[in-house]
Amino acid sequence: MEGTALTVVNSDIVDELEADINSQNSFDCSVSVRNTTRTYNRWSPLEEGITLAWNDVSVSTKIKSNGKFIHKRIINGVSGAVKPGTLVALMGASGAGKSTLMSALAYRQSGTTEIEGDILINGRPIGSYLKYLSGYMHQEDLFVPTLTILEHMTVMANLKLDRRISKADKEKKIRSILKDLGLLDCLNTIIGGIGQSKALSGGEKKRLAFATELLTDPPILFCDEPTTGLDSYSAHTIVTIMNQMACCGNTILCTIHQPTSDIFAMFTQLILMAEGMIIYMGSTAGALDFFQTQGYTCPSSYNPADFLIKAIATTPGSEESSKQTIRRICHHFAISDYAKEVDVVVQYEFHMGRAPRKFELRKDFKEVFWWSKLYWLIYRWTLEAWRNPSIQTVRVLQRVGVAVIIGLCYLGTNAYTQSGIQSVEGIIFIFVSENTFNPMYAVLSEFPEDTAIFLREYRSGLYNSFTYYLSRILSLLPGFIIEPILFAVIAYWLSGLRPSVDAFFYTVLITILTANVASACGIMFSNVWNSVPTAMAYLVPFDYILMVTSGLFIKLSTLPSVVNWTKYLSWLMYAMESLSIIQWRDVSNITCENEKLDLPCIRNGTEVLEKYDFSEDHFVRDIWAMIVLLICFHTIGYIFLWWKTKSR
Ligand SMILES: Nc1ncnc2c1ncn2[C@@H]1O[C@H](COP(=O)(O)OP(=O)(O)OP(=O)(O)O)[C@@H](O)[C@H]1O
Repeated sequence: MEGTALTVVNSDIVDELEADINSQNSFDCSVSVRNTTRTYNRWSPLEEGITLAWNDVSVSTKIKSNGKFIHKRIINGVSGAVKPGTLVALMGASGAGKSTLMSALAYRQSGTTEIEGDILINGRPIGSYLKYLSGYMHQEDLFVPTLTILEHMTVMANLKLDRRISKADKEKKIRSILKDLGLLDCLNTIIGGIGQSKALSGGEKKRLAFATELLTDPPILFCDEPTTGLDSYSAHTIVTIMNQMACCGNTILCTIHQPTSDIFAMFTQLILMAEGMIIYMGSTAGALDFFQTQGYTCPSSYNPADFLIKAIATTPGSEESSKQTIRRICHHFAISDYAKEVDVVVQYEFHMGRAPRKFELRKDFKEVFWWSKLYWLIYRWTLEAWRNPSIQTVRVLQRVGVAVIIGLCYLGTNAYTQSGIQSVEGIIFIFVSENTFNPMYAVLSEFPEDTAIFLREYRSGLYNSFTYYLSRILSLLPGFIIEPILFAVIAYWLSGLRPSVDAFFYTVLITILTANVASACGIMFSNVWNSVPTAMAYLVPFDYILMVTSGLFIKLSTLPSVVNWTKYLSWLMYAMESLSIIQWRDVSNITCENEKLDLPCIRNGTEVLEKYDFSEDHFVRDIWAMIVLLICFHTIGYIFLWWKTKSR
């Protein structure tokens, strides 16, 4: 009796909870409801929803074994179909190939992956156009951590949505999605990174990733483990929304681990995978019947999802017999009515797909202009930089501190004396080195840190590699203009360099150029190796070449011929020479305090320049050489970034 009463109470609580979730999270599909009746005489996935069909698909990847590249097959000749209005659970043990199959179906495979077989969207082979039709929620959440939820969604809306949608409509859409996902209360919360105290919880991040994919209202949505790491309430919320989206005529494919019974029951279709093969595909209810025919009966008290995974799991110690069992069930499935049902849909899609048809892909969609994407990316990276006090404040304070110290050390320098020559060249070297090594090392982590976000967004078709590269360097540019100016303003006037506005102006210009060439060099190194420690390992020996060829430590004309050419790569040399020219040009009155001691004296600026193997005639050459180096470093850096998009 007590047990029955308890069950009644529990089921009441469950009903109440579900009603609560449904009332809070009712997905509004009035804007995007799709008629799921296929006409086959036109190609209109936006109106008719998406039927995804694949036939004999195999996926392999290149791996290195014993120093040689070999092909590793992950997916073995699978076929299947998913119709509009279906919420599909893609399940299987870890390593079964779920994510690999899903990324192949979504046309988001990595550069090292090879796909054989045919995959069709409403009868048309998949291609890059799929980025306009699909959303892809990845297993790992990747965000720019310093942005708030609202900022993240605003940037994404401005990158993804039709350019004709007004700002107000975008805001309305963002708020409506965030409301559906219960994120409206933390609109202005910083997303946060690992180990940050003021950050979104794991569940909130998952919901934010889901919200990002809902922005474009895609007719097909791929979700890789959207509920992993979530509490059962949050997991229920997400799957409820997916279910409602499916009811609106969308196609949703979702890999999922250990769903609770009620979550599992919300899926309309199940694809079970093991060892890169499809072991069952059909209705969720039919799975238990099929497995019963194979000798696996699910106890009534058991979670069906757990039961199915357990039935096809590889038992440690008896891997071979587990594999044989999987192959046996696979074989039985292939000749079952369930497989025939799927096969009919696949064949129909492939047959109809061969017929000529009119394509109507997004004729009414206007993509955001590239310069608008550039603007929003610069906005995002600039926010990231300014929100990171450890980088900005410390860097500015460090610059000011060094400038004041240097200025005070050289305070009252009388340049036009024999000892003053050394002081002036010393100050110039500090100007150049401070504006070389600081920016060069500061940028080393900029690109490697964001590679994962970049590659993901690039593959989603949000922007191209050039727009990303340009946005990155333009967002860094203000720092590399303001910091050298700050340094020069303090250090120049304190240290008693040539007191002329012209000389100061040119010094500031060359200092800015130096900082930008140095940062370009750092960016190039970090893109070539894409790892801060490796880039640093190569950069340190390069620093020595730069230092030696600056002209201060060795007479440049005495460099051995084997290394003589390195000076032409050294912007330290160009910067030292041009800044020295600014200080010594037209100087004719250097005091010779050593005269009484009968020591040699330098009498004018030309002699000073000759002492360091510099020439007044080289001023314009030096500036151009630095501009050429700047362009070359950025070009090489960009080529390596572009290469990454092809090779990963
Ligand atoms: N790029 C790759 N190089 C080498 N092996 C890979 C690569 N990608 C996937 N694999 C291997 O392919 C198999 C399937 O991987 P996949 O990520 O698709 O599994 P999964 O079913 O999604 O697992 P999980 O549920 O743990 O995410 C795994 O054994 C994995 O190690």
